[in-house]
Amino acid sequence: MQSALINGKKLCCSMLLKNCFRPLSAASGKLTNVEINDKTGVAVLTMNRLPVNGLNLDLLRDLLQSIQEIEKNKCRGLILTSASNTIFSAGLDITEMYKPDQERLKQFWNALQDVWLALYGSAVPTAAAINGHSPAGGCLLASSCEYRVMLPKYTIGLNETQLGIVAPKWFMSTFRNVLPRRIAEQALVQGKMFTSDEALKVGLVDELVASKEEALIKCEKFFASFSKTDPIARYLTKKQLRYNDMKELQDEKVQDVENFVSFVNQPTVQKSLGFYLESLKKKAK
Ligand SMILES: CCCCCCCC/C=C\CC(=O)SCCNC(=O)CCNC(=O)[C@H](O)C(C)(C)COP(=O)(O)OP(=O)(O)OC[C@H]1O[C@@H](n2cnc3c(N)ncnc32)[C@H](O)[C@@H]1OP(=O)(O)O
Repeated sequence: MQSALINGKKLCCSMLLKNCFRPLSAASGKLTNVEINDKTGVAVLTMNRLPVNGLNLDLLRDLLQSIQEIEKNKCRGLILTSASNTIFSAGLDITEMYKPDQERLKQFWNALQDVWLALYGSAVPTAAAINGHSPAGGCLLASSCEYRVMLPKYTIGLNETQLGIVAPKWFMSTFRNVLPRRIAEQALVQGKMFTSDEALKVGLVDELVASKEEALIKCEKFFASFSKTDPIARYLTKKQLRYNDMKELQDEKVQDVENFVSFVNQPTVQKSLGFYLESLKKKAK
């Protein structure tokens, strides 16, 4: 059984985590679930679109609603995690981009923009408990948080160039907010997927832990580190540091949707996406 040392006392993790959670019903959609720890005021936002938490329009809308509810409830922290035991999120659901309905494609990208703006700019402190693989859009969500804890033997990264697609500027800014510029540039052009150990070494994640329970406890401890910090001063500092990245997207939101739609509709991009989807399905057989 896992245990943790908190305030000098050795406590069983399940003791810490059980019996003190209540669901935030307004925020629990079909594809996400939000539970608030009554003792700490921390919200755990769990993505629950199994098997791989592919970010489709519905999951993105649920995520946005959950983030907004957590903000409204003035929670002390938001921990983003997954209901799967092996996948944090497989990133964008490629079926939303392959042979797409054009109106839905716009809504899809708009929803992703809104989730990113809400999570990256959240007034509530944010952390990701990365309990599985986290490619592309999954890595974007985790990197938008202020702190990351990962379980071993998984992979994380922005692998877009390997799929024949180009990550938008705001994906890159998010990565550069976490990684030294040279490492971010190399990883982005290679479409590198980091192992958990590599991610820790370069600073893409802050800590590795053996279990999801431990990850949640580490995230709670991260939030507890702000106990002597004024919450408004904390938020305004974060906001200023992230201001340019967010402003760039806010100013170009419509153009960014148009760029995305025109990029995705290119025959060569459709061909790459089709091959990639096929390779994923063959792998599953
Ligand atoms: C100018 C502006 C331009 C903007 C351009 C666009 C920028 C786009 C930005 C971001 C892109 C993305 O996020 S693209 C998504 C990238 N994701 C990946 O490459 C991950 C792919 N998946 C995997 O590597 C693996 O599935 C996994 C490691 C996540 C899980 O492996 P596992 O073995 O556990 O599971 P399976 O591979 O068998 O998958 C199960 C099931 O899920 C389907 N699947 C997996 N990932 C996706 C996905 N991303 N989208 C849709 N479907 C996915 C997989 O095909 C299996 O389906 P079936 O059961 O039906 O076979």
